Amino acid sequence: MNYVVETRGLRVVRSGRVVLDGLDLSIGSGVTGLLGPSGCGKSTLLRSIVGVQRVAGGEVTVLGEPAGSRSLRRRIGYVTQAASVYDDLTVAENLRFFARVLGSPVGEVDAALESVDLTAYAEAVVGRLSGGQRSRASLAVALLGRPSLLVLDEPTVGLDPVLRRDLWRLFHGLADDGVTVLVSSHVMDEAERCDRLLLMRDGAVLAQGTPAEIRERAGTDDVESAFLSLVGASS
Ligand SMILES: Nc1ncnc2c1ncn2[C@@H]1O[C@H](COP(=O)(O)OP(=O)(O)OP(=O)(O)O)[C@@H](O)[C@H]1O
Repeated sequence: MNYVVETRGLRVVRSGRVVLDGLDLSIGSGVTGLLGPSGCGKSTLLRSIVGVQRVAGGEVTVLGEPAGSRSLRRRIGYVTQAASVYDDLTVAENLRFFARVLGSPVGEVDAALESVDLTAYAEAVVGRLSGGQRSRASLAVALLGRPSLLVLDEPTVGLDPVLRRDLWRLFHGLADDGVTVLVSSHVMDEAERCDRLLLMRDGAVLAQGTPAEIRERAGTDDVESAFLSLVGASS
């Protein structure tokens, strides 16, 4: 199988502290959830994949190239936990601005708006949007340039259940169109929404596989119990 992302022995040290310690993982197409408690290293791993994290050792390969390669820049969409859109501009103005910065054809603005279902809010000022609409506006920016890999750091934090459900539908819609989606979350009840999971703890991968495989391996009825059982087995 051709993986979209592979890490071998990935080691990251931040402020003298080992955050990722020899991480081996493989991520294929579809929607992959990166789950684990706060502080376990999810954002650091995502940063390493996107190529903005200094790594102390090991290899990260994305779409066949070393992470951080110039050729990958346009092929990866990245949404951090901080909002990446300007509050005082409309949704469309934000998208036109970023399209110009990225050198994307202006036609992609409409396509991105449509993908995140914000066409009706194109002329709304971002500062007056709801949290979920603002998240979708950030996502639309990441979709400019039609990335092959979309990396989303806790995109559903603080959203109500309906908005979370809508966002997950959107992720699967993008995956159906061939985009590989990697989403981090510390909310275990989002696990069942993913095609595949990477469960992390303390800078290491506890388990990877489909939710069903992970439940079966741990002999539990849900992924949260599987996580706790795997933590117990490893400590
Ligand atoms: N800028 C930084 N400098 C030094 N250490 C950092 C920095 N950012 C994070 N860390 C440390 O790295 C570890 C992993 O942090 P990271 O943000 O990757 O975790 P996370 O799993 O994404 O957490 P959360 O779910 O809370 O976002 C933590 O112990 C954190 O204190």
